[in-house]
Amino acid sequence: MNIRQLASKLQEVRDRNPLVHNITNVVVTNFTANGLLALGASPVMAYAKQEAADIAGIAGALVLNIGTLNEVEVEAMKIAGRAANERGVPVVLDPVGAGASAYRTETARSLLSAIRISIVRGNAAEVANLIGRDWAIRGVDAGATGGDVVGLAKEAALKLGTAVVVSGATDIVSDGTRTVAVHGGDAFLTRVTGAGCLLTSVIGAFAAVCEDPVEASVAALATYSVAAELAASRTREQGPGSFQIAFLDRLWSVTAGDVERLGKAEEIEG
Ligand SMILES: Nc1ncnc2c1ncn2[C@@H]1O[C@H](COP(=O)(O)OP(=O)(O)OP(=O)(O)O)[C@@H](O)[C@H]1O
Ligand SMILES: Cc1ncsc1CCO
Ligand SMILES: [Mg+2]
Repeated sequence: MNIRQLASKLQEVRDRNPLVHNITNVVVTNFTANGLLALGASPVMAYAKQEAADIAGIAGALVLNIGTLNEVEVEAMKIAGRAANERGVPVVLDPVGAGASAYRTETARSLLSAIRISIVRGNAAEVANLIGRDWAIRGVDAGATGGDVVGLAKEAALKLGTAVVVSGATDIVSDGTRTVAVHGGDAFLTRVTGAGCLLTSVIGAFAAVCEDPVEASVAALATYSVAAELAASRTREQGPGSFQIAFLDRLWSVTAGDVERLGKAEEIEG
């Protein structure tokens, strides 16, 4: 994987300013919109079933996030997803809390069967539970880490027929054939709510400008990790509140050159 080439995708996001349609949760809505704007994409949140197809059909990417799901919203997700599929708009799924309740697990699975999804991004527990593997989860946060996340990402990609991003201290991307690890980032990301949700939407922004889901994911992850490292180095003494603001600032100012220089993508397979 040529990180040098992939870093240029960041500039493409900024040049093309893709519209990212998010049907996401109430906790992270504002942070997600601000993060996408800072990066150089154009967010829209649209939940009504009467407009879901229209908006998804003109978007560069559709991001579905079940963080605070309910029946009405899930129906809108399916309508948006089908419209996106018809128009060739990539769909990214964040199965927030899959495994924490049967409703979340079943909803994530039903979205995967109703819609052609390009990329699934979750923490290890969510991805494991989605494919029926037992993995500790508490609420929306991954439980104990240290399992075989590379094997998990690969198995999930093969089972789900999508690219899969398993986030954590090291992020893993796999489509079942190609597997890439992206190191770096900062643990401050786990102290800001919605860091995972915004990551999923950032992957959506890259998917809008990059057809290959593995490459789009690696470019997004490298950008995100480098921005987090730059933000953390300035706010270590303050804490998560200052980090959150600094992180938005770094999503704005991080350059393709920074990502090329500081990004740590490692091809494991393929
Ligand atoms: N220990 C860590 N060190 C560095 N970066 C981390 C660590 N844990 C997670 N991250 C980063 O935090 C971001 C969010 O990943 P995480 O796995 O925490 O998602 P999540 O559980 O879905 O988060 P949320 O539900 O709060 O949105 C990713 O960019 C990931 O690389
Ligand atoms: C805290 C929380 N609860 C449901 S969604 C969410 C945001 C992080 O996923
Ligand atoms: Mg999450």
